Amino acid sequence: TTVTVSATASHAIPSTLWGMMFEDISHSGDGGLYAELIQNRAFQQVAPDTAAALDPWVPLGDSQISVVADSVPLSSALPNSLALTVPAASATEIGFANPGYFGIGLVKGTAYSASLNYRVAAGAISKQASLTISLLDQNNKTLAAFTTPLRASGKWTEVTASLVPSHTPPSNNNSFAVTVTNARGAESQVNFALLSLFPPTFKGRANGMRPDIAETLAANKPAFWRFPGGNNLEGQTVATRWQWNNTVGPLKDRPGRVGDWGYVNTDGLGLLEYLHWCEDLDMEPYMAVWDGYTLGGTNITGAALDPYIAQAIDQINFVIGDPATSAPAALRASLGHPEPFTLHYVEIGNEDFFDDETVANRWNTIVTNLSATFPQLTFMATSLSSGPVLTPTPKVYDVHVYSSPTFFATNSFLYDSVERNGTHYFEGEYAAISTNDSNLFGTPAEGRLLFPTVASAVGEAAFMTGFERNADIVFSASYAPLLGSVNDSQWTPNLVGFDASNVYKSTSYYVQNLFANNKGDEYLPSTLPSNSSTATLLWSVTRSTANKEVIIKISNNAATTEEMKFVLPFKDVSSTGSATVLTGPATASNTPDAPDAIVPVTSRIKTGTTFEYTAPAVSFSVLVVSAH
Ligand SMILES: O=S(=O)(O)O[C@H]1C[C@H](O)[C@@H](O)[C@@H]1CO
Repeated sequence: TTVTVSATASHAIPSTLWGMMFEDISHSGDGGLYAELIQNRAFQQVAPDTAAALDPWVPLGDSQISVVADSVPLSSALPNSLALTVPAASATEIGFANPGYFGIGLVKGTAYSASLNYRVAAGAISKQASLTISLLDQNNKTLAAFTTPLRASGKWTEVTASLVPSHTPPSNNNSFAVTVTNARGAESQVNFALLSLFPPTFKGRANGMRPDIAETLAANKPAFWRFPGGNNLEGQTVATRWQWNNTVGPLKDRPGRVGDWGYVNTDGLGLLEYLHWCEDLDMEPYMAVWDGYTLGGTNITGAALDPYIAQAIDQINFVIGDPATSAPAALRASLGHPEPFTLHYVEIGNEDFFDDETVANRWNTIVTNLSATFPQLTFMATSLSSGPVLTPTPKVYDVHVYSSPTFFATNSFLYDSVERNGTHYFEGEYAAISTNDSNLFGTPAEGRLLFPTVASAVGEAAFMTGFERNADIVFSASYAPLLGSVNDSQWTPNLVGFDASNVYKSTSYYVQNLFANNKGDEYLPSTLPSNSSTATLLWSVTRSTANKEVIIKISNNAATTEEMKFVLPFKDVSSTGSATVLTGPATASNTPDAPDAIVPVTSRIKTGTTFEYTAPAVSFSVLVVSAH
């Protein structure tokens, strides 16, 4: 195959092209990127006096613990506490422990910030009572501990401690323990609320992100961050939708919510944390507002939407409003960020293509109001661009596609035939998730991928060359889902996996990394690949005008090598260039047992105004050659 490259760029590669879609799914937030190490730290959204309410807290020995609706709760947002019974007999040591989110990763010498709140009825226990917070390894050996008197003052008392493990434990099976000693007295109890353990966070942000996951994501230079969902925006009911105002301010004022992926969201990772995260990674937020439709099928239309539109206006004003004229903006200022954050795009709902009867009304009601209030913002539709017709006409549609590696390899020309009518497209969710085109969302036994494979990543790379070729109308694209716990997921495959102390970069992660780190800033047309339903060889050519480099991306989905010849239209072309290649057996993945099975390999290749390159079977190659 001979590829002749044009010297004249057809369009810019937008700086926003590659970014990340995030929602709390498969513990991507609570138990993942959000650095809190204690699972069920505040007994949010649980039924008191049930075993489930305690999960995963366990009593030490024969201690008695239960979750109670506290008669004097720590706050109205956190009505439940953990009650530790203090037996009348002089029990030596009583207490309870938390195993974290499928383990707690601990490292010798690292300072973990522990905190808890307790309350004991005045005078109810002896003055010799003391409280110990400790980190225990899998054999209940103490790695770090902090002891302080336990005061029966009748008032909520906060205890904070910096716990530094004396050595690194042999596994993640560690726990956070709270023990009470010498609490002799009549039968009584100690109530506990909001118990927390944080490692040092990314950039040292309070209430921040887990550094290893954060750095893994930062390495892909994401230009945007779509949040809070995805399904997790919507709620199964109107009452359980994501609400910005429940996710800001002191943690004790955040009630949490029943998330849409089968677990309670603490909402400790809330709107301000997302915005700080966007600033830390130099990303712009693609923020969604709820649009009157729930996963349970409820919809709200017309004037009944007014309170939800008001809430959306407040949400947006929290991000960009003027503290002098907007209470949510003044709240932002009081939380330390008087200046507005960057915001250009607001998404209206998520996948709003399940309720064609009311989507037009809801879009019109909401967007007419929001665009009048915020004329500087662009609103993204999440219904299908093929209909129903929406007014005002959407400037942007968020398009989602989950399919097979073969689909992605043979459909990279999807946008070539889209009418250039001023509409722009955000490919907000895409991934090859199964090898079974007739049952994509099935089980692994039916073809679903547990982890991305070489074939799925190379197929996605083919599809992504189409985004570069059509970047005049595709301004952003993001793989989904971004993050998933390897111990507890509701969706596979995920771009990045993790457990309590490891991060797992998938083959698809490396493809995203290679595209984002070799973007170029303009697209150079070249001989077009075959656009057939059996296409296997796809490529795109961009140029970095600053670096005076030509960047050639090649996705070879065939089981055989492809001999290619490139003809460059530049008079001064380096005689050598770099080739970074991701390849391996088509069904191979990076897994917790083989985390680096498939990694990109960079080598030097011979280049020139014309040069030949052999694309390995099932491979994604990025060739970079100096040329001008
Ligand atoms: O069950 S699905 O609708 O396919 O869920 C998908 C689409 C939705 O936007 C996102 O939350 C999820 C996986 O990323």
